[in-house]
Amino acid sequence: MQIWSQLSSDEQQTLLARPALKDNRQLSQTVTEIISKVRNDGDSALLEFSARFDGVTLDSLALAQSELDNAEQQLTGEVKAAIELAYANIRRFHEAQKPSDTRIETASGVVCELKHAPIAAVGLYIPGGTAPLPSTVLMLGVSAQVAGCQRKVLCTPCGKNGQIAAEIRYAAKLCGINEIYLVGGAQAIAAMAFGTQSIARVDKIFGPGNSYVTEAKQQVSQSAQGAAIDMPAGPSEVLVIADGNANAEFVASDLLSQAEHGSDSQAILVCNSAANIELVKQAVERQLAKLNRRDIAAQAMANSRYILTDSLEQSVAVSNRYAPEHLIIQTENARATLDNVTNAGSVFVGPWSPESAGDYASGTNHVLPTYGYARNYSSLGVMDFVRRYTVQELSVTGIQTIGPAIVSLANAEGLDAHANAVSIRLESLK
Ligand SMILES: NC(=O)c1ccc[n+]([C@@H]2O[C@H](COP(=O)([O-])OP(=O)(O)OC[C@H]3O[C@@H](n4cnc5c(N)ncnc54)[C@H](O)[C@@H]3O)[C@@H](O)[C@H]2O)c1
Ligand SMILES: N[C@H](CO)Cc1c[nH]c[nH+]1
Ligand SMILES: [Zn+2]
Repeated sequence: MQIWSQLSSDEQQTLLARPALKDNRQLSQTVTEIISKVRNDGDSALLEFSARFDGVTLDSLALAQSELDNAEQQLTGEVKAAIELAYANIRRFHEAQKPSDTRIETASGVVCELKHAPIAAVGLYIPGGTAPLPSTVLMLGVSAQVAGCQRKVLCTPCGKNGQIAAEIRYAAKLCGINEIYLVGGAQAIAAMAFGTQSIARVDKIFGPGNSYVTEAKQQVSQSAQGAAIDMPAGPSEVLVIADGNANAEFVASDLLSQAEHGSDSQAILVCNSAANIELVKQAVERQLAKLNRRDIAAQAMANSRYILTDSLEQSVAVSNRYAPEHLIIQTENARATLDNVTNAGSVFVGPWSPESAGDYASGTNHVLPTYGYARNYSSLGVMDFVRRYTVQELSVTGIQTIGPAIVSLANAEGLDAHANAVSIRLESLK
């Protein structure tokens, strides 16, 4: 196995390439057509797409209130308690993120304020094509609840029986979500962005989804009448930095826990010990054979990479270059390694911090930038559900203090109406 530093830059680039996203032109055209039909035909288009793509015939798009009320009784005590524990931890961590307003006097008589207001109407997309994801309801729902968003709309595709899983309904109820629609895919994104007879439009749309959902989010965010979105997303990914002493079984389990999400997921091991890479490979084969979703995980492992470096510093440099959605550090002194990490969506430090902890119950948010966007986007949190705005108030002393500078700057830009709006006030004080 060749060491990273001996590879050509093309070979390095190939090792860190993400799996190709679906053929973009075809996908983009399909999604444009779906959005346009929803804008023209509203609810009837949603029902038609649900029949075509999800194989369900629905009488109503809205979930009845009784379905929210009875969710709790349909859960086992164990699952209910697990949802409640996860909710409490996520809520605790997100309460701590609430921003505070700022008010300062920048010059004598000039007061500037930075204020925050919740985004009024938010749309939460919960994927449901392959498996119901109540954990994603908690991640989006708690953030919106803590931010204080007035209207929280949840869209998710229902199962073939026309039902939404009780776990999803109960998680939604805990988060104070009472507007739920049984619709998924690009059509759900279009409905939330532009509105239909049943679904009033929202201001911003959040949540992960497959390539149709992701493309629809991009398209509606580019339309002047559409909605803002949280972040661009791609298939899930994990990178593990391990050293020669890392527990190979633990490392293998972390690679596979991400690989089981989808065949386009990517799992990467960067390790400065060839012997440990061999042990991890063997552990992956053993554990893979026992998984329910072993076919999906095996396909994802085919996109995956084992990278040998000659030092821990080099391993960190490789990780920073890849900018993973999830970074797991299993090294002798994992805390010290963390200090050198610059690009990652969420970091899991030490052998007892599997990625599953952050996916479900530690309290951090599992909606994270993928596809290298960890370089310039943040993990989802309360701030994404909040709008920042500024306020200023000048007293007589204030306008006298900074007025002459404003007039000079306005004149320098040739904008005499701007200068006049200040001079007229200064003159009135003479
Ligand atoms: N990054 C994260 O935080 C995170 C979390 C959970 C899941 N995920 C990702 O979310 C995705 C979930 O995907 P999913 O498919 O299970 O659920 P989904 O809800 O995203 O998509 C299902 C919908 O896709 C639409 N669809 C299916 N086939 C179609 C076609 N041929 N043409 C047009 N529309 C079609 C249908 O309307 C269906 O309702 C996975 O890629 C997973 O990795 C990401
Ligand atoms: N790992 C996913 C984000 O990439 C989130 C998730 C939901 N359920 C389990 N995992
Ligand atoms: Zn996961």
